[in-house]
Amino acid sequence: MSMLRVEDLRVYYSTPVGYVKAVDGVSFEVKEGEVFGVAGESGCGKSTLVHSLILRKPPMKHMGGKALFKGRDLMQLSREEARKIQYTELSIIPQYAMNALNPTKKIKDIVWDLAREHGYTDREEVEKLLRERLAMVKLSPKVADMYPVELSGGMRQRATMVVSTLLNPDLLIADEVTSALDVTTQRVVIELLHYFMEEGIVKSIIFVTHDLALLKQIADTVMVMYAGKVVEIGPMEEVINDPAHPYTQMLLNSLPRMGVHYKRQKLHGISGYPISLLNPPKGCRFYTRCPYAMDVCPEKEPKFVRVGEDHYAACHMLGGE
Ligand SMILES: Nc1ncnc2c1ncn2[C@@H]1O[C@H](COP(=O)(O)OP(=O)(O)OP(=O)(O)O)[C@@H](O)[C@H]1O
Repeated sequence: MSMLRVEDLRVYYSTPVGYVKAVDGVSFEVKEGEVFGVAGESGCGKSTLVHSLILRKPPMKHMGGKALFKGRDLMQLSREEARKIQYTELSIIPQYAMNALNPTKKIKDIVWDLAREHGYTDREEVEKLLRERLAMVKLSPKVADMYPVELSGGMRQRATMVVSTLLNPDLLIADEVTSALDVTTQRVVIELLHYFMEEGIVKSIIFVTHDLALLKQIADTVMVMYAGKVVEIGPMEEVINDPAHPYTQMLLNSLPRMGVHYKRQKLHGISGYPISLLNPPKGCRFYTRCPYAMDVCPEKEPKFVRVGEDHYAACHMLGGE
């Protein structure tokens, strides 16, 4: 069953020198029960994509396309409607989760404000739920009476995850939630997300990261973005084991592997820089860095080609019309 279907979504930033085309014709579907990974280098539009689903503020502008969430187009919701479904149906754990909580309020007051805004009237009941959830993420119930600044970074991260999921959102969006964390804390966060799914607290997760190795541990499906476009999408295992797009191949080759001596063997980064999203080329956006670029690449945008079951990539090398 479909949880979210995004169709040809375009989200730009309006700047004095023109539009930054951060999300430019993106389509995908997140199914109920899956962890959907969004990967790509910094600046490719991952955050813009997920934030545009709920928190559009100028200079971010919806320029076209739909985002059908449980049948409703998120792009057409009023501020009021969007606020209503946030936390109860769709929730975002922000990129800087450790600092996302209001520092002037106790955790239990943050949670009560949020619950009240969504129609809850019994404070006792909400605080009981908070204590249960704190226990789930291995935090003491005393945390409810503490201010965010009294918590360590890892604890604050977990508290933010509790707050974001307290009202059982169907779709949870985790935007680079692990990037500022050490490996051990990263594992805790991944385990917690799995746990939220298993317990039925959330039904689907969109997990955004630049770290493909980490994504492998959690995602069922992966969508790889480059310069505002999707270049490849498919089952996680298959994309990792048999990447079809040169960009995905290079991203994977740039990951350090266990047991390889990098003093002797060079780690292959991706040379060059992403193109400007103010004036992207009309053809493939990766052609300036692609080792296989052909004459057609700067001229014509590649279409998606099916390379496996539910696995698609957009590259002229793969044929297509
Ligand atoms: N407020 C803004 N005004 C203009 N351009 C912006 C704004 N915010 C982001 N951008 C641009 O939009 C593009 C996409 O940025 P976005 O943050 O979505 O990428 P990202 O893949 O999430 O990267 P990161 O992980 O570093 O946040 C980038 O070129 C960025 O410079």
